[in-house]
Amino acid sequence: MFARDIGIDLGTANVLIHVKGKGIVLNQPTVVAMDRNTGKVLEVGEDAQRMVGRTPENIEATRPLKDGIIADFDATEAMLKYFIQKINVRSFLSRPRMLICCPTNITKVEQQAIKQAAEKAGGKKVFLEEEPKVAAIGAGMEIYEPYGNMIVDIGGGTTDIAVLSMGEIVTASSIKIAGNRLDQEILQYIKKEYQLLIGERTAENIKINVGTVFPATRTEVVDIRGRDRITGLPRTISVSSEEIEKALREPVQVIVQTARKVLERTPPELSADIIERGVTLTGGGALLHGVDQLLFEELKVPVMIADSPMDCVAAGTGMILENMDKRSKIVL
Ligand SMILES: Nc1ncnc2c1ncn2[C@@H]1O[C@H](COP(=O)(O)OP(=O)(O)OP(=O)(O)O)[C@@H](O)[C@H]1O
Repeated sequence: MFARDIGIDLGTANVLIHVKGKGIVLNQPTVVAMDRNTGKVLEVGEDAQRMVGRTPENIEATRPLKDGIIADFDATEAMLKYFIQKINVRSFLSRPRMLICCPTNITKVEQQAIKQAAEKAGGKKVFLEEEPKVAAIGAGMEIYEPYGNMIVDIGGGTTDIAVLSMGEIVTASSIKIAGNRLDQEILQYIKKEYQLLIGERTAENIKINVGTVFPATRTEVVDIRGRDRITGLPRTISVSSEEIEKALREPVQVIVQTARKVLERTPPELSADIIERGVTLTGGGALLHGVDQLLFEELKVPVMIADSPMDCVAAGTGMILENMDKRSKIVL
């Protein structure tokens, strides 16, 4: 019996695994909890995420990837091993082939680190593919046609922006400003304006539940709890969508300006296609309230949010795996 091929969206925030012929079988946060003294892995994924900000001294709940690349090799390897074991694709006799996605501008050394971690976690042969290309395929864009297609993939650690035509990336940019950075901006804003310390998960909840990046389109208010910086005691405050829009304005403008620069570098024929076909948003950041409106206003091209934007990369790996043996060029 042969092991099935698998596709992995090894994201800074979430890991998704697609098994050929089965679809997406795993979707877990990229978090590992380890014993600081022994280095032993205690929990992985959802169970580890529940511990973030709540661990005793001897336990550390960390994100092994930062900005789309491996920050902690051992933790990444342990996490991948755990997930691969969980989905039970290894057969007695053979190990699976793996297709893994990575940001467009990572170095050869960083690519090698991802490959090695996957091989050590049980991959027989490991292929890497560029994330925006795979996201575009997963979003159903016809990237193999001779037309310009533009994708903006806003993940947890990186925003990858690319124009593709005939199956190749024509212009692209990858920046380390995405969901996690927006959470940090919220955390800093609350600290500065209210002298209140909050955790990353609270900041993320604020972003999702009341945040917006397009002025005057959301009017929610939420009560949040944290620790007063001065007294050290717990305190509750109310935060509004309007405040969060202001707090996120600067980093979101960097994403907008990066998209603009990619468009400026795009050959005119392809630009004309993009005016007609629009820009597709993928990744969890595509769900950021108002991001489609903002990009439409700033770039003057139609903007669509992909169906299930957080699943596009994993779905794209599945489509590539289906065709893998028919195509020759997929190794970076
Ligand atoms: N409804 C929402 N509104 C705003 N942001 C959201 C929403 N849902 C998820 N996110 C954000 O999406 C991000 C995670 O997206 P995704 O899973 O696509 O990233 P990733 O693939 O792990 O990261 P990367 O591609 O950078 O390695 C997180 O920052 C999360 O807060």
